[in-house]
Amino acid sequence: MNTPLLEPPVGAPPQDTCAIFDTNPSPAEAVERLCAHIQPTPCETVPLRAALGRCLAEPLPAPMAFPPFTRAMMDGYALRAAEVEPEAQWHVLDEVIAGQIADKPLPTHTAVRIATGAPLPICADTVLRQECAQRFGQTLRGLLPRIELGKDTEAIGSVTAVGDLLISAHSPLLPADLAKAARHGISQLSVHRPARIALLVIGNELTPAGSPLPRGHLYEHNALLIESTLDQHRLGQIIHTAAVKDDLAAIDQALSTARAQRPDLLILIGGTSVGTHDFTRRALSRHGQPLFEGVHTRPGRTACASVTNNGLVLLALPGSPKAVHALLESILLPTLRFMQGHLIP
Ligand SMILES: Nc1nc2c(c(=O)[nH]1)N[C@H]1C(S)=C(S)[C@@H](COP(=O)(O)OP(=O)(O)OC[C@H]3O[C@@H](n4cnc5c(N)ncnc54)[C@H](O)[C@@H]3O)O[C@H]1N2
Ligand code: MOO
Repeated sequence: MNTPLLEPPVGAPPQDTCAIFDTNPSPAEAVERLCAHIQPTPCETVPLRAALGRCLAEPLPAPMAFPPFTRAMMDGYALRAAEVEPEAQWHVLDEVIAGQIADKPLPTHTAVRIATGAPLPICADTVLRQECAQRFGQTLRGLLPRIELGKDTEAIGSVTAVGDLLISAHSPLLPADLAKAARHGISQLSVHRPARIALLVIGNELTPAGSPLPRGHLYEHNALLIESTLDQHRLGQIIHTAAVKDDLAAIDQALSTARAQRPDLLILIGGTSVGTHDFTRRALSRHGQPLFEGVHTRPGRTACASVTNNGLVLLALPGSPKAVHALLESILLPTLRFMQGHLIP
């Protein structure tokens, strides 16, 4: 016998409805909403190597000229270009190697043996490469009919003048930027500090890799994906992680504990859907005002976010590892880049 269908009670909402996720913001709009509630992290002064991948908040001007003296760029003889002509000869006075100074002015028709990188003596303006000359004792005979003024030298300040822009703000520092800072005598930089992230991983079925796998369980791997992506891009550090059961009170409590660590951003993974044991949305609404209730994207459409009354953004990603992977690229990395002072296009 068929069970008669029950009439729904008047005024009661239907059960098992779900949010219309597709009316939600695009990933780019979601990033804008998140960033409207997030400040870039404060700056800290760190040694050059620790600044790799981080951003300056202010453009860096050159504190000194480079090169700091006019120098030879080839091994040969420092002399006056105007004296170079067919059959020209010079008396070789001295030798100057890198790190030494030839501070006596050079008399006419004299030359100084000079090493690549050594400072040019006063009154010398050019280097005649050794392969373009013949040396007999202290006498030097040139093999060129003429030479360009300044040939094979680099003038003081010709690469960088004092005050020139050395490194721009708001883009991640590359090894070449750090080397440029060191070349100008800078040993530390003021850069945005890494974002401090708290991570809650939600799900009854999750077991850490390395433990026996109970029936019906999966090995947890979203946290590692997020943590190692942050490491790879030097975009932040996880300051707090917790594994939380599918239980509203447990998630609520875990959110309070994580908030007490004062993170710059709190990320939750899992439980974002509309099933009877998905509590992430309800927990978020207890802790803040919604920024978005879903994102117009697949995979990842059940992502949602809130902001607490003291301005902490709570970002919940779907548990599906495919969705986490996609949202890392489209939402999380752009948001973290903004937090660490990158210029957002
Ligand atoms: N009735 C509807 N159901 C669902 C909808 C919908 O619109 N209506 N959307 C689906 C979509 S799309 C997604 S995505 C999921 C998101 O759900 P949750 O955020 O609640 O994800 P979970 O149920 O927690 O997990 C999904 C899947 O991924 C596994 N998982 C979870 N966390 C981890 C982890 N840390 N490491 C490895 N694997 C993890 C979990 O075991 C599940 O298999 O909702 C759909 N449902
Ligand atoms: O939003 Mo889901 O599978 O599309 O991640």
